[in-house]
Amino acid sequence: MPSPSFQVETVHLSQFRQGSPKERAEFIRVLGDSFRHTGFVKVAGHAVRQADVDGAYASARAFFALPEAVKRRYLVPGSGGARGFTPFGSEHAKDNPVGDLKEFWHVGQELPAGHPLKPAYGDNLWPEAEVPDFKAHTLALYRALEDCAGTLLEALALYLGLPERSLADMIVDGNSILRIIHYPALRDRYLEGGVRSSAHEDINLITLLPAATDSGLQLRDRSGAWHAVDGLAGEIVADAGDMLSRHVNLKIPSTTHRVVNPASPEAVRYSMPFFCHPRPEVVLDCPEALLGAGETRRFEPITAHAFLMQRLREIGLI
Ligand SMILES: O=C(O)CCC(=O)C(=O)O
Ligand SMILES: [Fe+2]
Repeated sequence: MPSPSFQVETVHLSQFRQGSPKERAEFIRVLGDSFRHTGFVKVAGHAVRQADVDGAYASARAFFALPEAVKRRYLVPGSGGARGFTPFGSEHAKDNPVGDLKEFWHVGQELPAGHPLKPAYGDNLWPEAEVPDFKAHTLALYRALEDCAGTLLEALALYLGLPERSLADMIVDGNSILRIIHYPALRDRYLEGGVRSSAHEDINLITLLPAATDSGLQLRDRSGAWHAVDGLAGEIVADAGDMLSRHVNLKIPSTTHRVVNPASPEAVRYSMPFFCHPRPEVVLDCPEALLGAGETRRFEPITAHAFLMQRLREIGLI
């Protein structure tokens, strides 16, 4: 039975940015409680422009419609798919040997020449010849989602009683990834036993999902029941990942979620999760101020980079 209190709340980000002190406090409370109880929250009233979301979806449609051989020109073997194209069926969840029924493209942090982290991140790839506006559209969305994530992390830090910028500062110039996913029609491409996105937890701090082009996203509550979580058009669904959960000593869960296969073999789906990562050297270690009386840390400190490598091996990307 689903637990009756299991409710992914919707918050209006403008209340945090421009609201009265009372509205701001209410925003922080509703956002924090929703994250704490469900690992998810829905965000309306944000500054991510629909034109940027639509532009990125248009570029995604154009790119994934290209012949497989052309798409594979943007595959970087041995790179863990950190940039560019990852073919259908490559990624699998930790506990599922069958690849997910999806192909995707990763846009990474785009830093100016000479930035000390540029060599570590490597360069983005762009399908300039085939989809000329792919770069402009996806980078605009990347920046807007990164900004939104910073604000959500400010509110979350305040909810937890931490300094306002303590979580948001971790992601400045962070190793964040915009993943542009195409789930083809099952009629066209299918792997026996495969699902669009098998049950998993996200690795990163938080994930922001502009509304997908179709339903299918579900999250699992503590009793094991699955709930559909579809943001309305224009809303962003946000969820907490393992890095955040670990950093806050499990005070916020990294909730298991999946994307189920559609009833219709014709249905195509696109989605664009933004995986918000710290800079590689940032240490995930529960702040003293978060530990209650007698509470001990459940995890050893680990850098964001070491944690990411450990998890990428588990899901078959490196
Ligand atoms: O496609 C979606 O809606 C979610 C995908 C997802 O959970 C992921 O890529 O981590
Ligand atoms: Fe996910």
